[in-house]
Amino acid sequence: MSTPATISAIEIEQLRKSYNDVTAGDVHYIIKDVNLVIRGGEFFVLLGPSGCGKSTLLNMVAGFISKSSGQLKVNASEIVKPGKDRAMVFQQADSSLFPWLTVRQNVEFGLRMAHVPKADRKAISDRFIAMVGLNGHESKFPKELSGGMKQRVQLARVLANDPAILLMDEPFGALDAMTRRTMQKELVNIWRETNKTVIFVTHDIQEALLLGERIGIMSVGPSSNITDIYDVHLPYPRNIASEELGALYEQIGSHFEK
Ligand SMILES: Nc1ncnc2c1ncn2[C@@H]1O[C@H](COP(=O)(O)OP(=O)(O)OP(=O)(O)O)[C@@H](O)[C@H]1O
Repeated sequence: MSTPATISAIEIEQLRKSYNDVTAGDVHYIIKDVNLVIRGGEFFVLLGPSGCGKSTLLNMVAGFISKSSGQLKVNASEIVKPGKDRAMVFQQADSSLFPWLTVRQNVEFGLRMAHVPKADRKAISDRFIAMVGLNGHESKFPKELSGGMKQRVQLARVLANDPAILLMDEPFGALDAMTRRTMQKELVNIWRETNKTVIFVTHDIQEALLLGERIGIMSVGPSSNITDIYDVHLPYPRNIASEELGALYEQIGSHFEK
């Protein structure tokens, strides 16, 4: 069973963000004049050095913070606040899971809030708990889970709410290398099965190459923007040791050499 594809494109035009008063004289922009169009169903990776403004951009798309100027649209509507069409997966699952709820209750939380009937909730949580490989752990509490398992619960919970757009802010950054690799593979499978639009933030070039259909390079801040976009026309699952990815790794890496 696959979720019907929801075509949801994101359009960003001349987007700027400053945390100081833009009407004052000496404005310090975190990001400046970002232009980007993301197609519905696309897996887009935002790659850039620490502090360049990746999370700031993602948080604006989520509707968590406001822009200073420019255009920011989802499905042709200006983004002014968070919406059910967009959901964020954070780096630290701990801060997003409810410790007093079991895995299943955490996954079903949004569905309960939306008054989805119990039998439907169960069917949906069964599907996504299985999808993220947590069968048999439904009754456990977050404190009984490893970091990777908690991150899976967070992902299952977001997927259960069926947003068209997944916003992922270094979701695997805190995981060990092996768990991270598994999660990357599973995310690609889930994305292909559910047809979600994904914006995935990372500062890891390898991760970007394993995941992205396109990779947007953000420049060092302040006044950061997307300076280059790479199309990665390679099938999944990708082999990081392949010649093509090796060449792209070198090319992309050269953007960050001082
Ligand atoms: N609320 C805020 N007020 C003022 N400055 C902020 C605020 N939030 C972020 N910044 C600044 O904006 C810049 C970009 O931060 P952001 O978290 O978006 O970067 P990032 O690329 O996601 O970094 P990292 O990869 O380290 O998470 C940084 O210089 C940060 O200090």
